[in-house]
Amino acid sequence: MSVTEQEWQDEQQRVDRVVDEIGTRIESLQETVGATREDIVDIRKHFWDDVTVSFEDVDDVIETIASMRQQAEVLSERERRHTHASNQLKKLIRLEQSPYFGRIDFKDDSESTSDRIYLGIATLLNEAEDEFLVYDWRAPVSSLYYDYPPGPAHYETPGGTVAGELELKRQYMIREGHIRSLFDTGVTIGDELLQEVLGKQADHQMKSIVATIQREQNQMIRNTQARLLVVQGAAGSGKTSAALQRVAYLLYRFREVLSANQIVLFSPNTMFNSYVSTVLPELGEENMQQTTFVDYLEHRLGRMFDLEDPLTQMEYSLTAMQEPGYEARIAGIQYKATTEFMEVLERYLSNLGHEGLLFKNIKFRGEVIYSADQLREQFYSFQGSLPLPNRMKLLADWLLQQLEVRAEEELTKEWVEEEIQLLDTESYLQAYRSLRKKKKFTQNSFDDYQREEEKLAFMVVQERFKKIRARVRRLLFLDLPGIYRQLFERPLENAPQHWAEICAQTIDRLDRAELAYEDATPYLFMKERIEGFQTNTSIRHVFVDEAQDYSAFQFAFLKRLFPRAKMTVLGDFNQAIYVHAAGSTGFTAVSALYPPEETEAFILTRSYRSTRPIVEFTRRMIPGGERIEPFNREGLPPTVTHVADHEDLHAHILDRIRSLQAAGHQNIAVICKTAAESRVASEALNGTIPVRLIGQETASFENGTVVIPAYLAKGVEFDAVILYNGSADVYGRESERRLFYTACTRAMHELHVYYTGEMSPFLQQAL
Ligand SMILES: Nc1ncnc2c1ncn2[C@@H]1O[C@H](COP(=O)(O)OP(=O)(O)OP(=O)(O)O)[C@@H](O)[C@H]1O
Repeated sequence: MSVTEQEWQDEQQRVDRVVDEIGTRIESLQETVGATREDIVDIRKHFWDDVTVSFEDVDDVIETIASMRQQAEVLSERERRHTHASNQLKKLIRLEQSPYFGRIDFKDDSESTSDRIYLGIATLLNEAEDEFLVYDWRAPVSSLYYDYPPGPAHYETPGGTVAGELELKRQYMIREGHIRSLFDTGVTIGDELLQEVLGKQADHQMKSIVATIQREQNQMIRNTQARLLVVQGAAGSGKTSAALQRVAYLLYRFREVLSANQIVLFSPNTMFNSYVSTVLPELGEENMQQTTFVDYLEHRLGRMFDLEDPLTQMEYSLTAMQEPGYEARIAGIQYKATTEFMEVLERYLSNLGHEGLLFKNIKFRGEVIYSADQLREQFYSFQGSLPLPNRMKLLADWLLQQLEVRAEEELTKEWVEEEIQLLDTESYLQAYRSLRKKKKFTQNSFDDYQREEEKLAFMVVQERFKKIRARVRRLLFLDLPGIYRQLFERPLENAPQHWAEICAQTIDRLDRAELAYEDATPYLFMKERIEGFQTNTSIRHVFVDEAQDYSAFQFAFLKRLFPRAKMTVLGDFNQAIYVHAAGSTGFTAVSALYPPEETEAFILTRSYRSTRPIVEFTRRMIPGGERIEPFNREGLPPTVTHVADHEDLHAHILDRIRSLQAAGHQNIAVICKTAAESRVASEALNGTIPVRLIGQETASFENGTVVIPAYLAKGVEFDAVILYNGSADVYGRESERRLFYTACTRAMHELHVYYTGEMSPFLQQAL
C-alpha cells in the first residue's frame, strides 16, 4: 500500500526529531563517558595519595584499611558508571543510523484512543515527556507487529492478554537518518520489505532479520515454555537466523537473571561460528558462547587419544570406497550412532556392576604396590547395589588411605635417605623454616637434627606420593580403553552386518591410541557412566544447530551435561549428510529426550534464501520437497550444462565466474563434493582467476570467490553457486542425495550446475 507524500514528510520529520534527540543524548553521554574515564585514570594514578597508610598500631591499620576500601568503592562506582554510559552510547550510535523499522497503531479495547508504537532494536524513552520514542522489538507489545495483519489482534504480557485492534502496520527502511522506503502493509510482514532484504548481496557474515521476522519464526523466537524446542525447517527457512533472534529475545526477556555466558550454541564447525558471530552484537547484545561438539570431545578426550575429526570421517566416507574395510567402517559408523548400540552399551554397563571392570596396576618406584586384581577385588567387595560412580569413589578413598599407610612405611627406607643426600639447599631451608614456624625446635641439638631429618624424609616421600594420589583422585587406575575394547571382544546378539570386521577395526584403532569419531561419544558416555557425569549447571539454554547431524548418543549426552538447561534444537533431515544419520527421517531420538508435555515442535516450510526458480528446482531433489514453499522472489532459472571433460569443465566454470563477477556478485562459491575434489578444482582455476580454497582449517569466511567442499558449506550461503561436477559418477549413490541437495541450496540468486559424462540422477529429477 502506498503512503501519501504528506505522510512520508511527516514520518521523515519524526525521524529527524528522534535522530536529533539521539544526537543530543550522544553528546551528553560522550561527555559523561569522557569525564568518568578521566576520573578513573585519575583515581588509579593517585590511589595511594588519598589513602592514609600507617601500620603503626591497630587503630592505624583499621584506618588504613577503611580508607583503602573507601577509595576502592569510589573507583568501582566510577567504573560501573563508565560501563553503563558506554553501553548506552553504543546503543544510541546504533539507533542513530536507523532508529526504527516498524510502526503499529494499536487500540487497546479498554482505551478510547490508539497508541503509536515504533519498533527498533532498543528502547528509547523521552523522559521529559514520558514518551516511548522507540520500543524494543522484544517488548510484549511488539509481538503484534510480527503476528498480525491490521484487524483484531492480541498480545501476551506478564499481567495477562491484551486484546484490541491493529489499525495500521507500517514498515520503514531508514539509513543514515533518511527514510529510504516506507510502506503500509496488509499481510503479516510486507513482502516488499522482505523482497528488498532478500534481494541483496550475500555477506561473509550473517545479518539479523529483526525487521522482517515472520510469524512462524516469531512463535519459536518468543517461546519460553518448552523445555525442549525442536525446529524442523527447510533449507533457507531461517532456522539459524531465528535461533539467534531467540537468543537476543531471551537475553531481553530474562535480563535480570540470564546472561550471554549462560547460553551456548553448538555449531557444525568453527567457520560457522565466525559466520554467525556478528548477529548478536548487531542487535546490541553480547554473543553467547559458541562451540562445536567435536571441540568438547577433544577437550575431554584429546589427551588420551588421537581423536578423529568428523570432517575427516566425512571425507573418508566420500572418498575411500575402494579401500579395504570400507563397507565395515561405514556399517560401524551407522551402528554406533543407533539407540540399539546405546542399549547394548547400557546392558554392558549394568553387567560391569557385577564383573568385568578392568584396572591398571599401581606402581611405586617401578614396583607394583596394588595390582589390578587387588583393585578389582576391592571394587567388587563394595555393596553391589551402589551405582558404579559411587563405588569408584569408595575405591579411590580406600586407595588414598592405603597410600597414606604405605607412605608412612616408606619413611625409613634406604632410598629416602639417599634422596635426602641429594636434596638442594632450598629444600633444607624449607624444612628448617617449616619446623621453625611450627615451633618444633627445642634447644637440644641432637633432637633438632633428628626432627630435621624426619621432616626431610617426610617431604621426600610426600613428593613421590603426590603424583600417585593425584592420579588416584582422577581415577586413572581404571583401564577405560580396555573396558571399551572388551565390548568388541564379546559375542553380540542381533549383531549388525560386518560385526566381526567392525570389532577388529575398533580394537586395532584403540590399540594405536586412536579414537574414531563414531567411537568418541559412546566412549565418553561409558566413561561418564563409570566415573560419574561431569555436568555444567551454569548453562541455562543450549542451542544445537544442524541437529540432523547429531546421533541419539550425542543428544543423550548433551542432556546429561547441561541438566539445568532448556534446549533449542534446529535441523533439516534433508540435509543429514553424515553417514550415521543417513537413514533418519525425523527427530525421534531428540523428541524422546523429554516428555511430550515439555516438548514443542515447530515446522518451517517457507524458504527465504533462494529465488523461487532455485527453490522449485532444488526441492524436486528430495522426497516430500513439494511441501517446501518458495518465497516469492524472482530470478534467473538454474542452468545445467554438460561438458566434455575436465578441461572443458574448468573453461566453462572460469567463464561463469567472470560473468557472475561482472554482474556484481561478490560471493561466489564453486562447491565440490570433497576436499580432494576442491583441491583439484582450485588448482585448475587459480591459474586464471584467484579463488580461495576453503578447508577444514579455514577459520573464517571472507567476501570473494571460493572453492569449498559441500560439507563445509553447510549453514552458509552465497550469491551464486557453481556446482562443480554434478555427474552420476560423483553424485550417484542414494547416500549422496542429501549432500547434493545441501550444496545446491546454498545459492541465493544464481545456481549453475556442470557435469561430465552422465548427469546425476538427482539432477535428472530436478529438471
Ligand atoms: N524473516 C526473515 N527476514 C529476512 N531474511 C530472512 C528471514 N528468514 C530467513 N531469512 C534469510 O534467509 C537466509 C537463510 O536463513 P538461515 O541461514 O537462517 O536458514 P537455515 O534454515 O538455517 O538454512 P540452512 O538449513 O539451509 O542452513 C538468510 O539469508 C536469512 O537472512
